[in-house]
Amino acid sequence: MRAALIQLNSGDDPEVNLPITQGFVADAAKAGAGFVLTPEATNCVSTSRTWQNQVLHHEAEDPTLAALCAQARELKIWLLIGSLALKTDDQDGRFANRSFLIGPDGEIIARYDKIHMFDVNVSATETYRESQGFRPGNSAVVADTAYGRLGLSICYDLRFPHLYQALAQAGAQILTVPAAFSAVTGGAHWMPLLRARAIENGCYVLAPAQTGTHQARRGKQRRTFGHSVAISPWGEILSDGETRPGVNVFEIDSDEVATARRRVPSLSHIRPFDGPDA
Ligand SMILES: O=C(O)CNC(=O)[C@H](CS)NC(=O)CCC(=O)C(=O)O
Repeated sequence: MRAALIQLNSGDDPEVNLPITQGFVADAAKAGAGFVLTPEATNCVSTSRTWQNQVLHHEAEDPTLAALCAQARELKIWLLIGSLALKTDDQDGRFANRSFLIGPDGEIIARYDKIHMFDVNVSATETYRESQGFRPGNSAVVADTAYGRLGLSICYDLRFPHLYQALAQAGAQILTVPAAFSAVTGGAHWMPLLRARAIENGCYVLAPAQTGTHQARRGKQRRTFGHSVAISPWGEILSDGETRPGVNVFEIDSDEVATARRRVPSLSHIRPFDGPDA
């Protein structure tokens, strides 16, 4: 079954990003993909909370979400919107970083709020404090599609393997990792972490990514790593989007999950243990 990863270079203006995203989704469907995935922050890559307060919406009024649900229905495709930055009713004014699974009749099948916040100094000059702008989620999510059971995650979640093990133990066959990985950490860590998650859980890993230098009217310009990849349950790279925005098509065969797990049944060998006592 054919699927596609969309690689984006989203800027900080959702009205500019939407038609570009819609164009790639249409291209993916034309290429025969029945399941299409977009990266984290599909609607807005920004470092300015002031700017985000001007351009972001609550989920119920978000134009990107409404338009992409309508497009999924028109094209009759499964669509994972890797994430949207959305306003919430939180007292402290923080946004949600929320992934959406849309079904072929355009309705929202599942939502997932990013659990782990990227509060990291990646170099002397590049620091992130995601938790200042975004409110973390507290719930892991799986959802069934025609392509298999998905386990949802976002970007920095990739560094917390127990989340993926919990998803796999809940029956996930496909782990989604939409991302806006920093260019600095991406070169060192992106590929090995993704392949490890696929191998240790016997799951497909689908990781649509942001790429390049991101246009910003306010705040700092950010650079992301690109290399959207689809990885088989055996750990093979099925497609690599390199560093240009665009569409990458690949095939998913859910039998491959069973085959990989039969060859190395580590998922069924998980045992409880005592200690270590700290
Ligand atoms: O803020 C936005 O616009 C969208 N969200 C992101 O870009 C997030 C939080 S800053 N990025 C990551 O989680 C990168 C993780 C990473 O690079 C690593 O784990 O090394």
